[in-house]
Amino acid sequence: MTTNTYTTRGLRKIYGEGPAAVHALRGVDLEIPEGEIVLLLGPSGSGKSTLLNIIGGLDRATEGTVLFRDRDLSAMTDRELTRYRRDHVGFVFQFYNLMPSLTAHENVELVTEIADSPMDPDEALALVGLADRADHFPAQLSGGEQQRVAIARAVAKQPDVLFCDEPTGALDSATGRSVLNVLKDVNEQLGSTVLIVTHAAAQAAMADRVIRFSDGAVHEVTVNADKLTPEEISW
Ligand SMILES: Nc1ncnc2c1ncn2[C@@H]1O[C@H](COP(=O)(O)OP(=O)(O)OP(=O)(O)O)[C@@H](O)[C@H]1O
Repeated sequence: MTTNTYTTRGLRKIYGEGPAAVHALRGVDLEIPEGEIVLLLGPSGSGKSTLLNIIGGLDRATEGTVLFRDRDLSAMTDRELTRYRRDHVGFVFQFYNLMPSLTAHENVELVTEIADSPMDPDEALALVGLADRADHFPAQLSGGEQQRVAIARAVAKQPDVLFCDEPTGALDSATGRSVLNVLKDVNEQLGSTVLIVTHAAAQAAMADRVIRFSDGAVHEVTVNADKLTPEEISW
């Protein structure tokens, strides 16, 4: 039986109050099965990052529930939510957020020092194809390589879920494809559920499931019977 990594019910998020209130999520019901690559697509402002932040435990919904497996994130204390993030979730952002004064190895090590059962930083860097660049500083690496270090850092704690907000947004499509390949490897080799927010609709072909957002609600969910590899797509 397939279990869900996430199940949301009636999820609403309102930023601000009164006439200035923004309804970012307007009642989202979703299932995200364990071990899938899931793409979130939708126009700017449709609520994708808001959803990612809530199920990633960075923010709270105004109303509704989010289950991580059988645990209700909406009922957790701040301390429990921090622990959930630390133990289960890895984040990759558009602009890498690496520490410029630390080498690739040291950037990854920052995370492995506080994780429960981390990978060796060298193993994480090997997984993203950067074993030979471990002693390089971010400024000595290309954008795609920096993003791969950011992915190594996120996966080094062996997260159950990897959240990627526009991971290829700052990259040309060839470099972006190599980053998507790394995400696919992480999904296959670690079994992590991978959630990717993107504007690049063509990337949908490499996902198991595509969730299209519109105006704070799920507009359409499609399941790909046949996936393409990142090499087979362009955007
Ligand atoms: N902290 C905030 N305070 C007020 N409004 C916010 C805040 N964060 C997001 N919003 C608003 O909520 C709505 C949804 O934003 P969100 O960032 O989730 O959309 P998105 O689909 O991720 O957009 P993009 O593709 O441009 O990143 C937008 O109208 C946005 O302006």
